[in-house]
Amino acid sequence: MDWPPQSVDLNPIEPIWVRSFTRAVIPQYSWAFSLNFPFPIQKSRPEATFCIQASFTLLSHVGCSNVTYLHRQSAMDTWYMDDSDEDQRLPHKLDPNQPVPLEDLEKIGVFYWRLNADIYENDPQLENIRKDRGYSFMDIITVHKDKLPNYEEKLKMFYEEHLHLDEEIRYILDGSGYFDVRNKDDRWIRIAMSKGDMITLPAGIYHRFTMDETNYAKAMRLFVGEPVWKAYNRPADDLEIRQKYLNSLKCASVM
Ligand SMILES: CSCCC(=O)/C(O)=C/O
Ligand SMILES: [Fe+2]
Ligand code: NI
Repeated sequence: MDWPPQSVDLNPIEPIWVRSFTRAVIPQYSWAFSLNFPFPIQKSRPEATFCIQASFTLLSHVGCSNVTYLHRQSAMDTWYMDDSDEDQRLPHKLDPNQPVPLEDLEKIGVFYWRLNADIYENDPQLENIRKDRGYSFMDIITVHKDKLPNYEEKLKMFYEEHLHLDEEIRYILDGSGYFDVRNKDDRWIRIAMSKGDMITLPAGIYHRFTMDETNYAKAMRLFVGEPVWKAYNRPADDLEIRQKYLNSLKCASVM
């Protein structure tokens, strides 16, 4: 089967059928189908065609594998941020705290794994993820004032709200930090990342990164093919990738 498929004939498709078919024939995609196609696909819902295409686009960015998804866990700490201008390195939780479930992050295309960072140099689980999702490039960045050239300047860049034309994949090998992502309603969600946390942010999502109060993070950066680090600061709404990303979200809202 081509991935993503070029066309999908909606007429005979019912959701139960879609799920049974994918479980039987392409089981590695059934989880994704369950997530993305819980709504009845009917002839009377023309938006479904568009949604299916958008979902395939999103899924082809995030990848799908029964091997890698087996290792997803819901341990990551995430919450809606307050609006205060205090030090960005503080947690910025609301009072009372409003945690964000992992499923809500998945709905905006953010995916997470928990790995054993002590064995990252020879970790079969990491190898599976890399092979499965085509992460051919890998390097390591240490974000610390004594290790990273132009440290202050880089921190400013990381914290400027931006998007990329490709997926951003980071695996924290040591230390910790916060990734902030915008949800569908443009609210900031803060994702606390520490040793062993791996995350992918979809192309086109507005996000930023900041150190936390430990001021130290060592991270693996992964990429499909030659890395492109270029960041497009907000506003970047005219970029095609932004529109594609927004379309993939609209899909979730008609489900
Ligand atoms: C811990 S990795 C540093 C942050 C980064 O690389 C990035 O691209 C943020 O958007
Ligand atoms: Fe980035
Ligand atoms: Ni980024």
